[in-house]
Amino acid sequence: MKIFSKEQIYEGDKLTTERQGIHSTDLMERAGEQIFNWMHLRMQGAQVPIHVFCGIGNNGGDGLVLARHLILAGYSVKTYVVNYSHKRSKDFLINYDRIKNVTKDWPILMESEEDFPMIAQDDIIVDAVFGVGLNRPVANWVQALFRHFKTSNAFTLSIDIPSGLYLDKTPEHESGIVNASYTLSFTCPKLVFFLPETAQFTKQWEVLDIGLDAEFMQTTQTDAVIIGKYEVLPIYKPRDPFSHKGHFGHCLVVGGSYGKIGAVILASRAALSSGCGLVTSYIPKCGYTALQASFPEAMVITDNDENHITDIHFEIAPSVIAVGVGMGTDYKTISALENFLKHNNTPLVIDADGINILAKNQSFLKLLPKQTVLTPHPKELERLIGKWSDDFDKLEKAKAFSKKHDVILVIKGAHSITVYGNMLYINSTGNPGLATAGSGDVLTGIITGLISQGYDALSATVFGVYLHGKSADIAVEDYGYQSLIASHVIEYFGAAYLDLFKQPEPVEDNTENKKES
Ligand SMILES: NC(=O)C1=CN([C@@H]2O[C@H](COP(=O)(O)OP(=O)(O)OC[C@H]3O[C@@H](n4cnc5c(N)ncnc54)[C@H](O)[C@@H]3O)[C@@H](O)[C@H]2O)[C@@H](O)CC1
Ligand SMILES: Nc1ncnc2c1ncn2[C@@H]1O[C@H](COP(=O)(O)OP(=O)(O)O)[C@@H](O)[C@H]1O
Ligand SMILES: [K+]
Repeated sequence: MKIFSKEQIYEGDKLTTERQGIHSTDLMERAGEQIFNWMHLRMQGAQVPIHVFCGIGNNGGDGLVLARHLILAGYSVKTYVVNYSHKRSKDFLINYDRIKNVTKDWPILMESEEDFPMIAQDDIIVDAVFGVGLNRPVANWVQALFRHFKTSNAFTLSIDIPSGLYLDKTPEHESGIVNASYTLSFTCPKLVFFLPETAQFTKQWEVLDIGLDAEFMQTTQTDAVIIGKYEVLPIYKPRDPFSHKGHFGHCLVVGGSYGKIGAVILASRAALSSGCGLVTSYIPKCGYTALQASFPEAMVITDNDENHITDIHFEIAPSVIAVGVGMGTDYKTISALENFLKHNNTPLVIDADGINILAKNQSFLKLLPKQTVLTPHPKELERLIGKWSDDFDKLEKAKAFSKKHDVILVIKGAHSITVYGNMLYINSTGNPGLATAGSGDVLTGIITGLISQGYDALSATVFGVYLHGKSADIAVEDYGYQSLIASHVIEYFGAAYLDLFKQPEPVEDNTENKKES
């Protein structure tokens, strides 16, 4: 699913009105009506007080349309105009007149904190104050209004986006943002729903289809995409009945140190379970018995050193090499990695201490093959690209790093984001059960295993991140968030693959995203 930029959203609205021969007010009518249908379906006429707070732009216009439909359907509605500016939009004014025609209870004009109404906990707040047009800090009294919403504890339904959130930057003050219980967003989800600093402002969200021009929706290229089942299905490579293990490549997993051999076991098992033909683990001598005993399918090469990787040297010809899990940053390991990179031409996936070594020795970056995959968690990312001022700055820095070194970066976390050049691939699977030791090692293994089967590095990364999260989503049904461990994620890869071909996802224009509250 595409995430359109602010400019693209406005362009889409404009093109739609031209191509469908309708007025922008008609589009606003559709938007407001869609929200009304959503509420009416759930409320079935219940006489719960509904407070509709409208700004003075088109988001406020949507609110006025909604309020009109609610009044006509007999709901108990109070409408307010949050008068933060006198520059009303044309369609707002048209709908301001229309609502006056259906009720004597005209919208209440609010200009300061003295105008705030009482809101009971069981009431409903509709937040139509700011939409995607927010472009400067919210006035203090309007911020106070948003805090008033929050202290009421009433269910808060935001239209399009929680008011106070920008589309393209992190807001200045947390207290100046509506805390939505639910957001009904038009046309596409907004990037801020997925970023750690701003995702918290809506507990759940859903996209409503307001019938924008189909050609615009299909042909417009966006630089951010949400990766769900429909995005990964075309990537999937079916197996030829006559295939043999030689078709699916040979993964080499280099890593481990005394006390951290498990990381290599997890990554190697994950690579094989994701479908590669052969796996060899390259570890310090101390891990030999543990690896062979716990994972008989793997071949093992040991370093001459007992406890560390000191010389990455092998006689095999792997299709792809994963480096770094559990490896440590001993000076002998750093030197081994440098020597290895100087001679290596095989595709690489680098994680954990491999990333930490690159971060401290940035000259090594020049030695990486094109489209090397790096899978940092936030702390590793910071070591690699430096500190960022907010999530948007982080993404810009990650894009610049990816372009400069021609690497694919996976920014791990909830909604892991794969960054390649200017593109962002935002993952839709995964859950807090993955916040457990070793789950990153498993991800390294699966991406490596996919590259070995012939997926290009970017497809392998996007698909691997998806399958890793999906596997955890299925496994969590059996284990719960607390008891899920990294090994379970490997055990459920099979279910994640099978899931690709069952249970259709909700359709694009009606996607619901639920978080655990
Ligand atoms: N064609 C339409 O009428 C459609 C309108 N839609 C709605 O339109 C919204 C966008 O509407 P607008 O572009 O009018 O913008 P908003 O309604 O988000 O913002 C209102 C106005 O306030 C001004 N403003 C921004 N920040 C401010 C601040 N801090 N203090 C005071 N004023 C500020 C802006 O210049 C803008 O004109 C979408 O979010 C969506 O809800 C959608 O329904 C799609 C169709
Ligand atoms: N709250 C969460 N929701 C979804 N995925 C998560 C969450 N927390 C962690 N993950 C995923 O789990 C993995 C953790 O990786 P990492 O921090 O490297 O773990 P480790 O070093 O223990 O292997 C990443 O793929 C990350 O995206
Ligand atoms: K809003």
